[in-house]
Amino acid sequence: MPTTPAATEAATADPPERSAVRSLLRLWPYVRPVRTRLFSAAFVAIVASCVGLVIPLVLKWMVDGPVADRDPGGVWLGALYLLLLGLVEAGLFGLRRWLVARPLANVEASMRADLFRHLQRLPIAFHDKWASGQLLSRGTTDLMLLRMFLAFPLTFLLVNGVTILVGMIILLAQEWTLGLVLLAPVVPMVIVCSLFERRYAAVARRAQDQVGDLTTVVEESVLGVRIIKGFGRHRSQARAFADLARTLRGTELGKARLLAAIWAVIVLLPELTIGAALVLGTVQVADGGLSAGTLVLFLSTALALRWPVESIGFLLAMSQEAATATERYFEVLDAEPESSEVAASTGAPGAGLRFEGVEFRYPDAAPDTAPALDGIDLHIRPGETMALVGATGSGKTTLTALVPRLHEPTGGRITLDGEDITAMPRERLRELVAVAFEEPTLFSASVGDNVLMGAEHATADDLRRALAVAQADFVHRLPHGVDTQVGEQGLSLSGGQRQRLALARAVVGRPRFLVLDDPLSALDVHTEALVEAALREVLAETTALVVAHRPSTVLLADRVALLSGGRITAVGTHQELLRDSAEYAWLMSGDEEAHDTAYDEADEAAYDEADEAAYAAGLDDLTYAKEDR
Ligand SMILES: Nc1ncnc2c1ncn2[C@@H]1O[C@H](COP(=O)(O)OP(=O)(O)OP(=O)(O)O)[C@@H](O)[C@H]1O
Repeated sequence: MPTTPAATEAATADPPERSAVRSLLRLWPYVRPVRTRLFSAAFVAIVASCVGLVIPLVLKWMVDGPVADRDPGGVWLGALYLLLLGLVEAGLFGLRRWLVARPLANVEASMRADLFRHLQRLPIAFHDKWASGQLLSRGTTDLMLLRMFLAFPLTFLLVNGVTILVGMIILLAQEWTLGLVLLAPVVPMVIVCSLFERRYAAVARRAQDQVGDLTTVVEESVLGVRIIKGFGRHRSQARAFADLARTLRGTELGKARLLAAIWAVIVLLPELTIGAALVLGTVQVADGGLSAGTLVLFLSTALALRWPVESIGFLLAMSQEAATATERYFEVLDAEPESSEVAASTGAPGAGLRFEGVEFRYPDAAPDTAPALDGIDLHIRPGETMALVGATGSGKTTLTALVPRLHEPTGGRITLDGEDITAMPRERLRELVAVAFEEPTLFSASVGDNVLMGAEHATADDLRRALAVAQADFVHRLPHGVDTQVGEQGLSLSGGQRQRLALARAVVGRPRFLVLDDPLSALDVHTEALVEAALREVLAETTALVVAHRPSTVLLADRVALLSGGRITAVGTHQELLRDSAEYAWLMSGDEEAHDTAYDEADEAAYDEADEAAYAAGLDDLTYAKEDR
């Protein structure tokens, strides 16, 4: 069982060098609607912070004034000023928080909605390449980091910058020599911060990608719990999880080490300069060159600036994480969605479903490999049912996926009633064509909603009819009938039950074209016979392409196309192909010996004889007929 999501590499390989600011500026369209509140909040925070800087000035006034004059009334008045300033500062910070809380929740919600909408519009080729955990972590952890960045570091980098600037101006204005001492560590700190930023950006990216990998493993372990238990793989799965968790822990510790290093520098340098300023200031006070009040102002301002300076480290760290989250978010949003452009219709003769010189190569296939589909020419006449038969890996699923444009052909074209499918709006195409895949996916919704997903305007009668066609009568025995909720992926239903619901979903809208990818594979023979009988009625009204592995499914079709190595090698009735195509006979018999015999030209006559006998015997088992030979 794959434990490391293959897509991670594709999704995260070597993120390009970038500037954190440029990445974060991409958030502007989302921030724009709430800019007034955000700027007001920043302004309020700046005022609150500057109010804090007035406190040392009041202290200076108190020390040089009422304290020096031994005036208790003045001291009480000073204390009252300090209390008021403290209350105003606290009130303003509270107001800031109130101002940003709601708008930022809206920013997060609208970014998440855009991500979800975009994911729905991205082509299948994108989803084939990306691990689901990587997408999930972008929609959860990364968006949470962005909300936190907008709420805190964005404002406080600005607020702290202004506070430090105002504080330094006050200090220089009071006593410029001591002010210069406190300014001394600025240059080394700027150098350290820029080094830190670069290294932290790399490690933050690694950590966030690893969270995505871990999410994928958790998701796979939950969805694949039956396989894991069935094969007793919980130990290896737990090991895979533990390995990834250990790697993530290592990366997080790396982040912590970097943070600790910058924290040490950012705390140590200002402390040293405050100590030096204290010694110098005390000497100056002793010499009578400086008043005691000015020294108190100096020290209390320097202490008030400690937090704005010290917080720079983690504010930068949070900003880097937010820049990484922004990058990861836009990696998905920048992916090209399915084109909604409609090509000019060239019109084509002939109704029904037609493949003309269709070629398809998977985007991630190696360039030296043959295309998955090559030169497909196939015409399914109106009202006709064509079975598509081929060995495993011959391209059947790929071919069926081209009709609803889950993939775009890399060559040739497909027409529905003469109209090029690329010339149709997707909504119309999906109205015309309904699909049911081999792996029936049900959503966490009621049975009825799952089926009605197949057609926008279907009624309760359509639902009843579709359930009857798909022989899904078991629905009426569920606790709440069609209103019964089915779990994620319909896990509470059996494989056959899920397949029948997927079939009902395909037929509920009475589509003009029906594409079924082996939709009966999980049914027992009795149910299969019942579904086939009902399907026959549906197929009579539509033009259908049905992938079939079993003779009983093939018999639903008017004609059969044989797909071999990505090419159509034979088209005809079941009987014709049994007679003319050795590969087809082998596929229908499922017998190795028949295969060898089929390719043995010397035995061709006997083989034909066996075919006919098998067909006459109801195609149940060609081998028996051959043994009787
Ligand atoms: N997403 C993909 N990227 C690259 N190659 C792919 C992808 N999906 C399928 N293929 C390749 O394309 C070829 C055709 O695959 P496809 O699933 O269409 O076969 P199939 O005939 O439906 O097989 P089966 O009967 O087993 O379902 C195979 O060689 C397969 O490995």
